[in-house]
Formats: sequence, C-alpha cells, structure tokens
Amino acid sequence: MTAALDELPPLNVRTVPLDAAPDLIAHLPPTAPTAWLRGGEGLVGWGEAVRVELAAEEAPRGTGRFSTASAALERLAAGAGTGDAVGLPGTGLVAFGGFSFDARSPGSVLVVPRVVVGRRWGRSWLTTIAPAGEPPPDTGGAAPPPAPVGPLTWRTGSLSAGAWRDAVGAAVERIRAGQLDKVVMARDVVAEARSGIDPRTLLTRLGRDYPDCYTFAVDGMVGATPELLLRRHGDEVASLVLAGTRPRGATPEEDARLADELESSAKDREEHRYAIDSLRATLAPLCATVEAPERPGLLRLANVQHLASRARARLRPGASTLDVVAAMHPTAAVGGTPTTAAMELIGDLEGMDRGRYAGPVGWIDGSGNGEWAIALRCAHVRGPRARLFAGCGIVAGSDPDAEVAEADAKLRVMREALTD
Ligand SMILES: C=C(O[C@@H]1C=C(C(=O)O)C=C[C@H]1O)C(=O)O
Repeated sequence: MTAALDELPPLNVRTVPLDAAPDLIAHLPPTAPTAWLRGGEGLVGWGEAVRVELAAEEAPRGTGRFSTASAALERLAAGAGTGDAVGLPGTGLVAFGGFSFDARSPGSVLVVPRVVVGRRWGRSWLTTIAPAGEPPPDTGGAAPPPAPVGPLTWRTGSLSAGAWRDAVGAAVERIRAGQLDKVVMARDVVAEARSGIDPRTLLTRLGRDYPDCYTFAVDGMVGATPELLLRRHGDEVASLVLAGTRPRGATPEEDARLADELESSAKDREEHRYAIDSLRATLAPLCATVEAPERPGLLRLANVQHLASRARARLRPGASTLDVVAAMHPTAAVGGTPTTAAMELIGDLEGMDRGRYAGPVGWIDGSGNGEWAIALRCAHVRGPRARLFAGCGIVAGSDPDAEVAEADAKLRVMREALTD
C-alpha cells in the first residue's frame, strides 16, 4: 500500500531464525524483487507492506525527502508489534530506499517488504511484516529460476557519446575559467529486450562478477556499487570514499603500471582529496570523531581500479541515520566541488534527469542500523527496458576522450549483466 505520513498502518513484524543458510537470490520472485547483497550475505525482500513515495522538492539540494523518510520510519517503528528472535542489524522492521540525485526529481521511495530473508555474520533469518489485522504474508513456495535476458537493442541515451564528450570539454573549460574545482559528468544508454527483464538474472551475474561491491535491487534500480556512503551499527559509522579511476590492465604488468600511474597522478589525487575533504566537513558536526587515512589505497574491481579511502566515525547521540545520509549527499564523488556550482553545471550540461542514479540507495532497520551506498554501476530496469548510467569526475586536467573511455568501462558492469 502507498501511504501518506499520517496514514501509516501499525505493523506486525516477526523475525525467526533459519537453520539452513539460504540461497538468497533463489528465494526471490521475478517481479519487483528487493535485494542488498555482498559476499553471500545481506537481505532480500518481496511484496510491499508499506510504500512511502517521497515528493520532489523545489531546491536541488533539498533534504525534505530524507526527513520525511526518517519520520515515516520512526512512526512505523514506534507502531510496530515486533517479535524478533534474532536481534541483529537488519532483523525486525526493515525498509529499503532509493533517493533521487537532485531533490527536484521525482521517484524517491521507501519500501517495507512483506517478507525479508537475511543472512549476516553466518546467521540467517526470516522476517514477515503485515499491516495489523491482515494475515501474515505467504513466505512463498519455490520461485521459478531466473530467466535469460534474450537479445537486446541498444539505443543512444540523452546524449550521444560525441555530444557527451563535448559536454565534458565544456565542463573542463568552465573549471579552467575558475568557476568550480570539480564536477562529475554522467551519461546514460538504453537497452531494450524483447520481454520483461528478470532482475534476479542481473543480481546473480553482478554478485558473481563484483563480489566486493554491494549488489542491489530497490524499486527497479539494479546495480553493483563499490561506493559505501555509510554503514551504521549502533553509533559506529563507516564509509568508503572512491575517486580517481583507471581501467584494469590486460596483463599483470599493464595492471600494475596503471595502478602506479593512478597512485602517483596529481590529477587523480586532487580529485580524491576533494571527496575526502567533503566527507570530513560533512561528518564533523554530526560525529564525535572522524578518522580517514592520509593517503588513499587501491580498490581493484573487475572493470576498473579506484583510489579508495576507508573512513570511520562515531555518531553523536540523537543523529538519525537518514539525516546523516542527507548531509552526505551529494558527495564530491558524484556532484563536485563546490557542490552548488557543480549541481548547476550538471543541470546545464548533462542534458538528462539522473533520477535515482548517483543518489543514496540502501536499507535501514527499526533501530537505525543500516547500509547506504551511492547508486552507481546501475540501471533503472522497467519491463523490457534498462536505462544504464555512468559518470566521471572532471577536474582542470581532464581529457574528454579519456573520460568517454572511463564512462564506457563503468557502463560495462551493467552491459555485461544484461548480456546472456
Ligand atoms: C560517478 C561514478 O563513479 C564515481 C566517480 C569516480 C571517478 O571519477 O574516478 C570513481 C568512483 C565513483 O565515485 C559512476 O560510476 O557512475
């Protein structure tokens, strides 16, 4: 049911342990599955006990959709009758959410599934959630196996590769003219299948090819993102900041050369520094401590390698998880520096609505524990159509042709997941 804030139903929530380790994707039905997976653990869900659609806002950096989601979750948690026999992050009441990149775009949503199957730290559980007065949901029989995608037709998205290259060139000029330091420019491409795309097929391939990423499906956004915005357990917060990218090499020698080049590149270190500085500045007022390394390390994925920094922080009492997510978004990794100038330039040059691409995606439980990532390396999948997105950080030293190649490397994640 789609509910307004003052009509949220009381929920009956029950979590029981499962003895056997479930194959999480195998539990999912083909339509509207919800998933958050990494390394064989995570959460999957289906059905909708409650759906809260979060209205578009007037200002590009509005945070109303996060505070409405936070208030909705608080009310649901306060009104829920819960029997939780497991008591881990992700048991009991759980909501999945996806937020638009730009607050003016519609589509932000919070969904509480009817059934959630989870696995964490080697323990597994089943949660059922039903509006009070309704019978508990059917926890499902055997789901049909994931279906192949079939032949695809590829179409140009909002801008052709050539037009996007020119837009990147224009962004470089604005940066060189001193209007801003960094902007992340993104593009989209569209794939059309002959029949409805089964998101479970994509989830299976993404989990296999990108085991270090968070594989997700939330209300039609499907992808495998490496970029953890925030993991919260109690008052502890962790974040993984990525900025600065090279492709993987075809041989170990070429791979090592590209990694060396990335780690010693002044342009990439500058791009990375903007992202770390913005993280520190955002977390400082909300956290008692923030720790981030002086020098980034390297994160190697199947398609690209990134400069990566793992940050840790301790939240001050009273800080709500979604308020912290709101404060962090958009990071310099997906917006730019300074943020407002970057958002304006994105609006001027990108020629598309990003929707929920590059917005926060994740889950939160009734106690505020949760994991939120930036929706990257993903597509909006609806029926037979998938709209894929990828973006690149642009600074004064960026070469538009290299950025076209980098966007292609990032699009590869979903291109391959869609290819039988
Ligand atoms: C914007 C994307 O990726 C971001 C941009 C990066 C870069 O420019 O080096 C690296 C990782 C991400 O923070 C994307 O994948 O679409």
